[in-house]
Formats: sequence, C-alpha cells, structure tokens
Amino acid sequence: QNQNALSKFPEPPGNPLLGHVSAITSTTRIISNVSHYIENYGKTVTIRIGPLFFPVLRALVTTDYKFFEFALGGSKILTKSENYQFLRDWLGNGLLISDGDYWKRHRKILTRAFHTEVLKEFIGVFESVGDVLIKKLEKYDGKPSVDVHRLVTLCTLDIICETAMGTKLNVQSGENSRYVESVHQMCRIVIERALSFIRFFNCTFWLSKDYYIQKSALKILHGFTLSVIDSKRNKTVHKETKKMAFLDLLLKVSHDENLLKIDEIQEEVDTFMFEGHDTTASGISFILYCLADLPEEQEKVLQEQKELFGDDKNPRVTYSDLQDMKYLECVIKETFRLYPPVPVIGRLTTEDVKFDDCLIPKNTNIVFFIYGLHRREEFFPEPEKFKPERFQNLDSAFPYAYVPFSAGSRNCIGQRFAMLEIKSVISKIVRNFEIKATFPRHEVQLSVEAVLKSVNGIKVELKKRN
Ligand code: HEM
Repeated sequence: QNQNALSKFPEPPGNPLLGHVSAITSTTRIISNVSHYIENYGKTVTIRIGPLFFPVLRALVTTDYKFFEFALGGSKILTKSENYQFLRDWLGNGLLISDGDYWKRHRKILTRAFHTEVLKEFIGVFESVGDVLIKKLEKYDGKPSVDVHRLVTLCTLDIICETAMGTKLNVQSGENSRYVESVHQMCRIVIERALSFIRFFNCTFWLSKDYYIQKSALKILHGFTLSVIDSKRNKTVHKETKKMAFLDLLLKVSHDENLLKIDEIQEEVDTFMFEGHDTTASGISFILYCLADLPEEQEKVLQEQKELFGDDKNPRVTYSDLQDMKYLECVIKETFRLYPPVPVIGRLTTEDVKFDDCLIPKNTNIVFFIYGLHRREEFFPEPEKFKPERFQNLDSAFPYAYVPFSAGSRNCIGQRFAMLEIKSVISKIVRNFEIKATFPRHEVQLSVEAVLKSVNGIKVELKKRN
C-alpha cells in the first residue's frame, strides 16, 4: 500500500536490487546525486533502499516549496525520521528527537532558557572564548593557509560547554582532549550508521568495533555532564543569579516547579552540547571561506565594525552592538543560503497524510533537502552568486524558501543564540585579520553529515591587520 501511494512521486533509475544505496551512502556524493534527481525527475522524488518489489525502506526527498510549507508550517508531520534514532544512545529523549506531548512540554520549558535576558548574559562568554581563538589564529598570520574548521570547532565547543553547563572545557587550550575525541567519535558513528545499510540495524551494529568505541565515548560524555550536574545539585542553591547557564536554569525549574527530572535535564544538556557546537562551527567556517573570496563584501563588514568601534580591535561588545551589525547579518544569512549548516532534515509521518492530492502513507520518511531549496532560481535569482543584499529586501511572500534553522513549531530553538555567537566570533576575526583565499584557491569538497562539512577542510589565508 505504501509502495502504491508513493508511486505518484517519480523514482529515479536505481539498481534493481539495492535501489539508490550508492547514491546516498557516500556523504560527498549526496548533494550532486540528489540535485541530479531533483533537476531531472521532479521536485519530490522517491528513493529506495533494497529490491524494487520488497524495499527495506522507501523515502521521499523534496525541494518542493509547497511541501516545506505544508510540513514545517503545519502540525501533522512533527516526528523526526528514523535515522535520528541513532542519536538516542547519546541524547536520550532530548528535544531534537523527542516527539508528541513530551516534546511539547519540554519545548515550552526550554524556551525560557533562550529568553533575550538570558542570551545577553552569554555575550561575555562568546567574547572571552573568541579571544582565545584570535590568539590561536595569530600563529597562522602570513602562513599560506589555515584549516579554520578544526580551530573553530574547538572554540564553539568551549562556548557551548560554558553556556550550557557553566563549566569551562578549555579544549582550545588542549584540555579535555578525551571529551573532544568522544564528541567527534559519536558524530562520526551516528552519521555512518544512518548511511550504512549494514550498521543501520542494532544486531549488526552490536557486532562492530564502533559499538565498543561508542560505549566508551558515551561513558566519557555522559560522565562529564553528570559530574557537572551533580556538583551543581549538591550546592542546592537555586536562586536566580545574574549569570546562569542553561543547566542552572533547568535545575532551578526542576527545584522550584518540579517540572523536569534530573535525567531529563541531562538529556537536554547533552542535546545542546551536540546541536549547539557542530552547527555553529560549520556556519562560522563557511562564512570565513566566503569572505576570503569577496574582498569588497569583507571591506563592508569591516567598515560596519569601524562605524561601531572606530579602530578598536578588541572593544567591549554589547548585545546592542551585535544587533547593529546589520550588514554582517546579511553576509551570515547569504552564507547559510549557499552552505546551510544543516543541509537536510528528516520527518516521519505518523498517520496517513494528504498533500497536494497525494496520499502519503503512515511511516513514510521524508527528507527535506534544504541545500537544494536554497538554490532554487525562482526564489533566489542567480542562485550561485553570493549576494548579501538579497537579505536587505527578501520577498516575505515565501517564508519557507529560506529555512537554515528549519521553520514552524520544530524550528531551531537556539537560532538567536547561534546568530549572536556567530556575529561575536566573525566580527572579532574581521577586526583582527584580513581573510584571503589561499593560492591556489582551496576548493571545498562538501560532505553532508549531521551538519555540512568539507572533507578536505575549510582553508583560508589570514593576514593580521595593523
Ligand atoms: C548555525 C547554527 C545552527 C543551525 C543552522 C541550526 C539548525 C537547526 C535546524 C535546521 C533544526 C531543525 C532540525 C530538524 O528538524 O531535524 C534545529 C533544531 C534544534 N536546534 Fe539548532 N541550529 C543551530 C544552532 C543551535 C544551537 C546553538 C543550539 C543550542 C544552543 C541549537 C539547538 C537546537 C535544538 C535543541 C533543536 C531541536 C528543536 C526542536 O525539535 O524542538 N541549535 N537546529
């Protein structure tokens, strides 16, 4: 029945036995293969894993604006697709993967943790951790190239740890390297399981070496979060102080209103640690990569900084300064159009759903290809060109054409946090360095993992400003 209903959507030619496995299991080929399908067979296509008549899995892949609007803007398709389940061992029932009433209740509670007054308190963390990054980048002054992604990831990990847990991780200074290694291992294992036909199933995963690597990585990750929670709980004072990390706020809610259990708090903090560092690292790195190619746009970003701070390279930046960085905001948005840090998201239908005269049966996985949607010409003329000005007067008639943070009720809860963090870090780098393209120019090789990455790094040249 599932197969018949989905046959209304075209299926690109695939291997009769394996289906489209080879097109979607290599992280570096997903973008080109899916773009090819969409261009040649339709805005929404079906892909298959397994034999033609008895597939293990059929999924829809879409860049159809109307489908994005229907699913993200509506309330019928809120559950995450099956491949998110590989995060469950790490994030438990945290906000990213939970659903139903449990998700609704937690979303309501966690929204308080992203209130403007809370975010304002984090700017000091963005700034001081960003200063350490600047010091590290100074070592590359005048060198032919630096892979910024590696360094930026350590910076964003330090930021998320201090803001989420109120504890310094200091990975930029070489501390807690086992924690960093465990985060990297888990990110790798989760994506490999989602893409591997064999490790998709628990029974085969349990026989693999990665199962044991995951076990020891989780021991370190959960052990760290738990030890921070325990040390804070033992202090038993849950008064509202000025500077509170997400964890302090959640402990306060648990203490005052008994709304969250301790293991639920741990799952949410682990979720922030996962969702709140790789995304921003990808974003910051691609912004630097774009600016390296665009001296004029970079100069405009610098001029905006000079209007705000004169020649001071290390000013005390406030919330309102970050709000005033309007041109930089357009640069960030344009980078996220071309290089969305989260290039695909997945949903699962939990009931039969009618969309555009088609019945999409219960238990259908749907992949929303944000990367492809952002490059559609009807919404973004000259889509391959980097034009920050588009965001000065973006046509609001199509609110679902630009969705780097997703949209609707399951949009990114951390988007304002992320924008402030990214503005703080990028503006600091631009005030201190001229960012140039390497010679020969470094061509990124995009890879669709949990976030958008480049398998050969994201390299630029840095020259310290006088
Ligand atoms: C550039 C940075 C970021 C981007 C592009 C981004 C993007 C997204 C996207 C596309 C989703 C929807 C995922 C889905 O439907 O599967 C999402 C959800 C989420 N994000 Fe972000 N994110 C960013 C930063 C952050 C940060 C800094 C945090 C936390 C501090 C965060 C926490 C979350 C959480 C908890 C969810 C799940 C929300 C829910 O389902 O209710 N994100 N993000």
